[in-house]
Amino acid sequence: MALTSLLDPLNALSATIIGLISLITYRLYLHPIAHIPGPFLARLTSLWLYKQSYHGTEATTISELHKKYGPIVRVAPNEVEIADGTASHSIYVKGGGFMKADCYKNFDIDGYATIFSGLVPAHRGVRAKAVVGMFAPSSVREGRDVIYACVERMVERLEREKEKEEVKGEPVNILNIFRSLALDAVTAYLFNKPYNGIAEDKLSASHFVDSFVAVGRFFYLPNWIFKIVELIAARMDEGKLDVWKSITTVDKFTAALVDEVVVEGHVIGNTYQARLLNAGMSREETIAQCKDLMFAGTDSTAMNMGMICWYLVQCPEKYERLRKEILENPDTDAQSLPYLSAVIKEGLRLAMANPTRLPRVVSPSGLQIGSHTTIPPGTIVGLSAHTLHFNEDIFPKAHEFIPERWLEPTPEMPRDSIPFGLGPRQCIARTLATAELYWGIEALIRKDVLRGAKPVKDKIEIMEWFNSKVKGEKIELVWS
Ligand code: HEM
Repeated sequence: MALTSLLDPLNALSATIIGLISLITYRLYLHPIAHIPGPFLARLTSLWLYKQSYHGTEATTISELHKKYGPIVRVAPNEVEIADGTASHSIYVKGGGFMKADCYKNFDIDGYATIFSGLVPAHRGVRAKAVVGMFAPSSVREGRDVIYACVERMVERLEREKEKEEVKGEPVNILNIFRSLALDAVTAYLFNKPYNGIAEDKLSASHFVDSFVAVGRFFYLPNWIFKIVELIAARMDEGKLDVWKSITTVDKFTAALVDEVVVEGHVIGNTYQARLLNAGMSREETIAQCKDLMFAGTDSTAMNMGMICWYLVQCPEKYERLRKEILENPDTDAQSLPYLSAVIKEGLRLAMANPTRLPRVVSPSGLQIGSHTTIPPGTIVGLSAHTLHFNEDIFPKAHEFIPERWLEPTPEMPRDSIPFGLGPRQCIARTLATAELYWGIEALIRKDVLRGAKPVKDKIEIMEWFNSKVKGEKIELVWS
């Protein structure tokens, strides 16, 4: 009898309406973060955030919302973005920082939680501990020759492309060249096996990298929905054959580099893959962890280098100042040159390789922001490079390329410049990536390859995903 009445369509409809009204009332007025301001739709449903993320407008839209609502904005029923650098220590650093939010699982590779995507500190700790020594400043310095050889090949390639452009008039896509450099440097230094992308006209791993970048458009989806959506998106992708070829090439490369370090059942050498195998990771997981680096180590570095060059060619005075510093100090390590450092810091601030929030889950002790706002445990919180790096109070004329600002920085500038994230889960390869940028830019300027170059576009547009996608996948220069 009771079942019959429940199945009655009218009763089912009434129950649904009552359920919906209760949910709406709860989210708008009774939820533990109902006191935090934000747009009506975002307070009501996560769909608002999913839409911003998918369209690649999340960072800009939320930066605008901060102007309206203040430094703490509710961007989903249970999520908050904070535009206040004083909160960064509590979220990312203190006591090891809050845990990464569940959505990082969407970046798992072949079913494995990677050093990047893993949420549980103990799980990540074993893997990170095995390899972290390779990212220490002293190790990267020791690997300078290996990395510098990649830089030299990149400079030669750019010189050739420049000559070709002067004859044929076809713009040079520096993003493609810098992606090749970044991939070669990571694979040569960490895996002892260069991918040799610089020899390829169009980097064969590019579609592999792009497919990971595109995961960012679905970043916030619950993992089970993400898996379905990704499957459908992959099936519908018109370029799926190219993506498949690229992924297969990378699969073969990573499988070989793992298999090659196992000789008669013994792991040889001290490479990244050997260290993971020695730490007890399976062959399949080690392959996945290597692929993770080939994605993480390619796109962000290349985008930063591309943007730095794009800015420099538009600022002849800054270019000359930088070149003078480099030529006058031939024996000084690039990382000790003050103006070059300023150029790189400013490039990292503006490039927006990772523009959106780095979401974390507030721990059981809660989060206190200033003296007024308490954010309860379980809330997803985060800061974004976009809001912090473009904050006019900390970086006046925030959208302009002004390396000089870093020659005498205020205490707030380094605090609020977070291109590599913060705390124990900040970029594990920060030192390596920074070295690539220093050595790459130094070599390009010393060789004067960029002299006379002009950008094809006066604005580089991006999709603001976790790793931003440059629209058209090109940063182009012309000389003729
Ligand atoms: C300029 C270049 C780079 C930038 C701007 C950059 C940016 C970042 C950011 C923002 C994070 C933190 C993400 C978070 O908190 O959610 C991160 C993490 C990470 N990055 Fe990078 N990255 C760069 C280069 C690299 C390179 C070259 C590699 C590898 C060779 C790499 C590997 C990783 C890994 C494995 C993590 C996860 C660390 C962890 O969670 O423990 N990155 N990166």
